[in-house]
Amino acid sequence: MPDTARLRLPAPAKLNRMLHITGRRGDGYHELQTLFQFLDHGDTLSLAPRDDGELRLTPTLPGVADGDNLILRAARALREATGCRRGADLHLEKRLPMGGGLGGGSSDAATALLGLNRLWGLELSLDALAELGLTLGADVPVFVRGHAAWAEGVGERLTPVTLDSPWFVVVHPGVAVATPAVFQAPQLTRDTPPITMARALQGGTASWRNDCEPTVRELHPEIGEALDWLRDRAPAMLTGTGACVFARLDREADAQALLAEMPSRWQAFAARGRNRSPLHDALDR
Ligand SMILES: C[C@](O)(CO)[C@H](O)COP(=O)(O)OP(=O)(O)OC[C@H]1O[C@@H](n2ccc(N)nc2=O)[C@H](O)[C@@H]1O
Ligand SMILES: Nc1ncnc2c1ncn2[C@@H]1O[C@H](COP(=O)(O)OP(=O)(O)OP(=O)(O)O)[C@@H](O)[C@H]1O
Repeated sequence: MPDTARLRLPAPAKLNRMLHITGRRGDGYHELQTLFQFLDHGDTLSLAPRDDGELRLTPTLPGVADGDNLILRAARALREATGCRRGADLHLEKRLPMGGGLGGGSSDAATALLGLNRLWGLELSLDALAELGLTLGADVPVFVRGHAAWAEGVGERLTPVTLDSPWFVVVHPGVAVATPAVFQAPQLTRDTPPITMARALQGGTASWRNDCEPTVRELHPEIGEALDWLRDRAPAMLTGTGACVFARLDREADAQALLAEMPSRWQAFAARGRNRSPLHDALDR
């Protein structure tokens, strides 16, 4: 196969720069208001066409049956929606911790949708791909659209925004958070009054918080410890339902200094905030 047919695309992480829970729907899902921003750090997905119609993904992820892998689910959803019968070899370089609140699985799915759309010459619009993505997970549409966004509903009603793009130090405190356990916790507050996007943006970083934090601290004291450690040094928050927490820094050197000081029991990395997804930058090149 010609090498030009091969694609190697980023699947970046996201941060929830703030997250409010404003209600609970009849189906148990929660109504959120959140600001999504991308990082220039994430997984990488390589894609190449196959002539035999097979979909193959390497490697297998620990704890995820291949049939459940969001990359293969995205590929199948795309074939069903379009009637396309083509196959692909997919290879994932996984860097993002699973269940970390960084949206890794959702981002992988979005990269698979946009990458295969290109590889197979399907020419589906971003609107169509975002709609398909929403059937795979609430966080998939923002990765498909590729712009930092104010999100409402369960995260699917998106308005593009431009946020400050500082450096972040992202810390994984080494515990796994089950998102459903956080959303099912009786003590979780679900009654933050809805605000306008303008008010959220005017308030700025000093006013931003994550409504999941008190519950996540109770369920996982290690995450509270990491937050307290970071907050002694820089403004810090929880992303999604955790486990990752992040500190905001103005300069790369400050981020590197913070990393150097970090207790070795935590995994951490430094990355820059991005208002345009690195996936979309790569597809434009
Ligand atoms: C909290 C966020 O991280 C914000 O970006 C995401 O909305 C979570 O997205 P996710 O990890 O992809 O979660 P999903 O796989 O969609 O949902 C896992 C479970 O969390 C609960 N859930 C999730 C999202 C939401 N808005 N309300 C919920 O109640 C549901 O019980 C759901 O079964
Ligand atoms: N390609 C994939 N990469 C990661 N997780 C996957 C993938 N496919 C399926 N999953 C499943 O999805 C779960 C959530 O993974 P993900 O990395 O998206 O979590 P997350 O960072 O907490 O996301 P969010 O911020 O949306 O809560 C994993 O625990 C895993 O069981």
